[in-house]
Amino acid sequence: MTVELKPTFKTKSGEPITIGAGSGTAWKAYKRNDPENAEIQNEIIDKLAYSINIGYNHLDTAEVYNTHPEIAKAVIKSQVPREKLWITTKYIAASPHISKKEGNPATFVKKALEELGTDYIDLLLIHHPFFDKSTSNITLEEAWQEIIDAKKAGHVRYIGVSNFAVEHLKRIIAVSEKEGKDYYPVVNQIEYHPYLQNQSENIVEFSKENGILIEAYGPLSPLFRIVDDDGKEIEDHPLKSVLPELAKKYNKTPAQVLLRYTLDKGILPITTSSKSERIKEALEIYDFKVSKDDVALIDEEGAKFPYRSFFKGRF
Ligand SMILES: NC(=O)C1=CN([C@@H]2O[C@H](COP(=O)(O)OP(=O)(O)OC[C@H]3O[C@@H](n4cnc5c(N)ncnc54)[C@H](OP(=O)(O)O)[C@@H]3O)[C@@H](O)[C@H]2O)C=CC1
Ligand SMILES: O=C1Nc2ccccc2C1=O
Repeated sequence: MTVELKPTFKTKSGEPITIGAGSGTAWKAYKRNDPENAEIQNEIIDKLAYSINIGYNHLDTAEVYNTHPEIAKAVIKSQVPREKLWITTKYIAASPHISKKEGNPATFVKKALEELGTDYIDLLLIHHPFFDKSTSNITLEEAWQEIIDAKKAGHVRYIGVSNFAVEHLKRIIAVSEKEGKDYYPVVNQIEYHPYLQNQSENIVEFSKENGILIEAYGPLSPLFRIVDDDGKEIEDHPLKSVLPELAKKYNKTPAQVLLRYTLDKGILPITTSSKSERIKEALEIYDFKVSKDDVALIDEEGAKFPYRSFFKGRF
């Protein structure tokens, strides 16, 4: 049971894209925290190749994850032709949180193509809109212009953003207006789950009205990421019992209900797991649908407990 997302994206060879297999989160931390892991990691390659071989055609990476080389090797290992896959990567502006960062989008694209072992990127995003004057030598508008130029040069098929609020979208749309219809943002990748139904005010509605597909990162957050300020798990929250009940009703798992709920809202989830059985489970959501009433129930219960995991204090 497929879902028509708006806009709908297809790989170069014409297949609609599946939910995304992420290479951030744990993999990002894994590569960053232990200097020994800075080298190419076979475990990541194996899990990504496995993802491709069981049917994911959509891989999500970013400059800061340091997982481009693993993506490149996973594609080769899978033996699936490049044009049957969709690869998203993200340029990030220098900020006080990043210890080492050089280059603008133009130099990033060149490096990303080499690291990914490909001659095109399907989707290039700006990772976040927080361009800090003290660390970044480029403004948001200048960065977006370079992203547009990368598309003009044929290095990139689609362009978009991540973690953008309405005010940020308006700023880049003003740049796109001078360039024509092919150069508008088509994706906004944001934290999205029942406990965060708008990462910032009105962002889902505004994105949809402007033909921008919302991609959800952290879609499974209600299942395992609900912690207090000390990092201690909060035991009691509204969906704690609702999700297992719905899972029973649909003969699915709570994770599958959450991912399918996301799709049924016209939003494309990106998920990650280091475990093969969970990677497989996450893809088995195309054979059922969460009813309108149950989507409304999850929305209603979720709205009672606003919770944000990423970019706290930024919105
Ligand atoms: N643009 C941005 O700013 C951001 C983008 N991203 C991108 O989105 C991707 C997905 O985001 P992410 O937050 O990982 O999304 P998820 O909500 O899928 O969370 C993934 C985490 O959930 C755990 N998990 C997976 N399946 C289950 C399950 N069935 N039950 C319980 N826990 C489960 C995984 O742990 P385990 O390995 O143990 O299974 C993993 O740590 C990232 O990899 C990255 O590519 C992520 C964050 C920010
Ligand atoms: O994967 C990611 N994990 C993160 C944690 C904080 C900010 C951005 C990200 C990612 O993109």
